[in-house]
Amino acid sequence: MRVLIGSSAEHVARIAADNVLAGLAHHGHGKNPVLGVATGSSPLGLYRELRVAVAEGRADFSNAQGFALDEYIGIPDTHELSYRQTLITEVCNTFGLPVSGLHTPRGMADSVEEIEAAAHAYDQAIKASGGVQVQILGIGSNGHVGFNEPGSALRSRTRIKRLAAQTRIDNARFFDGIEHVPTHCVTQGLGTVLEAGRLVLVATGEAKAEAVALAVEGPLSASCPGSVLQLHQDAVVVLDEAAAAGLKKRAYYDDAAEGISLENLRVH
Ligand SMILES: N[C@@H]1[C@@H](O)[C@H](O)[C@@H](COP(=O)(O)O)O[C@@H]1O
Repeated sequence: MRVLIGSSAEHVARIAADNVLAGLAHHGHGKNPVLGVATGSSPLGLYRELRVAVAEGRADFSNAQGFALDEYIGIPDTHELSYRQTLITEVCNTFGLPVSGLHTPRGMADSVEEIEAAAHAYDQAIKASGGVQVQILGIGSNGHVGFNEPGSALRSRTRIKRLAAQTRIDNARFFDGIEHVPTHCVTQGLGTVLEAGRLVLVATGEAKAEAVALAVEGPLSASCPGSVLQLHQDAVVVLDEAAAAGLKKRAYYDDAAEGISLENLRVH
């Protein structure tokens, strides 16, 4: 795992965008990007940086596919608070990933079985695309990734999940009161997320410091779903100072952030 700490919101966004683009070049050879996209405030600066990269000719998402991490159950995907509409605004309309290439889990159906079948088909669609090359992630204040709440199986697949009380409180700001926040969602499983070529997790602000410390330095545990990043071969965690405040091995991360080159290996 690489832990990179930016000095400002803009710096965090730039570091994250650079790591997304490098990840696409490495895991996807730059052609037909398959990007895992997340809602939430954490990746918004990163999305704006991807727009800059497109404008400067350093990136092209016009043939890309995007797979969302999650969707609320019970909100039509045409509703402005659905994650589909949120991602159309924040991803498609920002850096040009085509709406026709945006996949979101199905959160509305006539039966639970239909939602479960669609969740299974979602995992198959990810596989059929060749797999997510770079997965963008945020982290909830309770350590959730996607909507994999504490207690989620570390090898879980896309499925229906009950939202934690804390998550509903955190997300109530988007709704007219907590009673309107859905109680359930469909989320990619932690096992699904782990299959992406690279994971880029962005977290900012002191409210994330405890979750980040547990995810990065705590034990691998379903109690902190973010700790599953410790199992991944190419995970990058991009933080601001506030979100990094609970880390004990900060000096090491700063040293390692120099990267690996013949020069800094100091073999001569
Ligand atoms: N399902 C989403 C997550 O994908 C997101 O990472 C998290 C953090 O959101 P924010 O970045 O706004 O703090 O909350 C939501 O519940």
